[in-house]
Amino acid sequence: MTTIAILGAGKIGEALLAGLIGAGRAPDSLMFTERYPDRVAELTERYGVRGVETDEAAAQADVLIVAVKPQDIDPLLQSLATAITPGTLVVSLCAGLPTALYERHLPAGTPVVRVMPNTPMLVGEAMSAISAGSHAEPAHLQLVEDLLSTVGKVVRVPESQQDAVTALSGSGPAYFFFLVEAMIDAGILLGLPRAVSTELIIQSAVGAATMLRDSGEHPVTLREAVTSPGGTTIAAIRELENHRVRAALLTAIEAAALRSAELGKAHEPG
Ligand SMILES: NC(=O)C1=CN([C@@H]2O[C@H](COP(=O)(O)OP(=O)(O)OC[C@H]3O[C@@H](n4cnc5c(N)ncnc54)[C@H](OP(=O)(O)O)[C@@H]3O)[C@@H](O)[C@H]2O)C=CC1
Ligand SMILES: O=C(O)[C@@H]1CCC=N1
Repeated sequence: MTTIAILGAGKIGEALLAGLIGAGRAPDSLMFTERYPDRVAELTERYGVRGVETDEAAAQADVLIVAVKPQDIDPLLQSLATAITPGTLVVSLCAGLPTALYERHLPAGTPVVRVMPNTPMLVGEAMSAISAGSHAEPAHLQLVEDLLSTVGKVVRVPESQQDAVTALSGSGPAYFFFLVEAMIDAGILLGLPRAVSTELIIQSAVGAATMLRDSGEHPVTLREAVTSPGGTTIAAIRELENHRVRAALLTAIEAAALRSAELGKAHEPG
């Protein structure tokens, strides 16, 4: 079985670890690196997976999955440049960082695949978009697609679209959590107990998401079916439009894409 090392097991690295184990992957085919011994011990206890040093991961793993913050990439690339076994597949989960950055620092010909996943990976419901670097063969892309398909959906996109993907599905779960949080507070404003408000909103979110996924209907059709003439929903929709929530979402998601591009530009040569 392919041996996989996750370099940096924070939020998304742990989500991947948990998702892969939840999908039935053997813990002894996985390893991870982390900065602090306490975090290594915590993850090993939770998942039964070995924590190793970067050199050991680079020497032993067939696939190295980079999941550190973009701001932490430089020292990691320096370590990998000398430690990596030639031909090892490098998979980057990092927002903004282009495959060209890895290709500049790692031995010539290193295959790199850029991925933008999201945290629902933790529960096998990730949305991941993958793009090949210039030395990644179709077999490398297929391997990454097969791996990530065990923890959710996968699409292939040109690398030029990865900043937009990051803004949409990479950050996307946070927008939904934000919305849910605000809607629960609205229940509190209306005098409901917090537990009741939370249950009402979470189940409504799950129900709406399931309809969006399974019905094949356009979101407009689904929303119109809730919006009775002269009723309650249209009174709320009028306020959402008055407060320019639609425009705010367009601007917010555009800001996320610009930030992703900025994170990449910070690592351009010269
Ligand atoms: N969170 C998300 O929803 C998503 C994140 N991503 C991308 O994933 C990457 C990680 O994000 P996230 O998980 O949120 O961030 P975290 O800070 O939670 O995780 C990064 C982890 O890597 C550790 N680390 C840093 N440098 C090293 C190193 N050299 N060796 C080993 N471990 C190291 C960090 O330790 P320390 O805490 O000590 O710094 C931290 O635990 C980012 O590039 C982000 O763009 C992509 C999609 C979604
Ligand atoms: O906020 C971030 O930068 C990362 C990338 C996508 C989701 N979280």
